[in-house]
Amino acid sequence: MPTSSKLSHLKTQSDMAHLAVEVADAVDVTNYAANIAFHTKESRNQIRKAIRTARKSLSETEQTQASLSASQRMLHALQAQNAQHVALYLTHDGELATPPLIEALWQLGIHTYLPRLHPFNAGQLLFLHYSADTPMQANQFGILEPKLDVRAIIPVTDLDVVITPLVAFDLMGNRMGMGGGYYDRTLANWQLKGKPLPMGYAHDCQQLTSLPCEHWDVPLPFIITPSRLLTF
Ligand SMILES: Nc1nc2c(c(=O)[nH]1)N(C=O)[C@@H](CNc1ccc(C(=O)N[C@@H](CCC(=O)O)C(=O)O)cc1)CN2
Ligand SMILES: Nc1ncnc2c1ncn2[C@@H]1O[C@H](COP(=O)(O)OP(=O)(O)OP(=O)(O)O)[C@@H](O)[C@H]1O
Repeated sequence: MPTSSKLSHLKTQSDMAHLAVEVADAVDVTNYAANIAFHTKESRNQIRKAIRTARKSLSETEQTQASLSASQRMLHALQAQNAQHVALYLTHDGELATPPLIEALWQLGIHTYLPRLHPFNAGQLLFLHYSADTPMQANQFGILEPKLDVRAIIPVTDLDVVITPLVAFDLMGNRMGMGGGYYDRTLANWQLKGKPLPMGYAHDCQQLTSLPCEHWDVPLPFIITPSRLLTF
């Protein structure tokens, strides 16, 4: 074999060796990333389970007291924002109860809206006006939501505030929900317009020092609990 061809053969072998190392590294990195993703998902699910149990174990008296205290604090915060169109949620699975807040908002003439699962776009929410006589139905999770009525739909960017349910939050304003990504999708672009302002609403026992986060998680600028207003 002529020298040049030998060299080119050697060069190819060396390239192959480098390529092999690179491929192995890439596979390792992929496995490593997959492992981290798996462990993050597992630890997020464990946190969800523990906190859902903790909030469900509050007594009825504690739940009532908590919802009254939190609603006062939330009302002040909403009035400070001059919020006129406010989305909130109907209590599910031990979440901080919203009835006292809803009643107070109705008394003040502030428009209230509830989420409903989008009929066609999986993972998306629609927000519909909510009053005492809104026809309601249970969704696939057993949560009451307004029946679909196109006249009652409000575009998300017309809402002033979205009071978000959550499972856990941390001391940096990170939020973890039920795991559907509904609020993350709804709020993904809120900072572009500055609207709607997301405000977390939760029991004090839902607070952790630090949560494992994902890039799609939308941090909350405000979180209100029965004992505190946290701003970030
Ligand atoms: N009150 C309230 N309304 C809300 C929400 C919420 O967190 N709270 N959502 C916030 O996104 C949306 C609904 N998302 C939800 C996602 C999962 C489950 C849930 O219970 N999952 C069960 C599994 C049920 C199943 O797979 O069929 C579970 O995790 O045990 C509930 C609501 C819209 N409405
Ligand atoms: N902006 C987004 N666009 C597309 N997919 C998203 C977005 N945000 C979240 N998801 C997807 O939703 C799934 C659930 O996300 P995650 O576990 O963070 O939900 P969650 O915050 O607990 O739920 P929720 O927001 O409904 O309360 C993830 O698989 C994620 O990829």
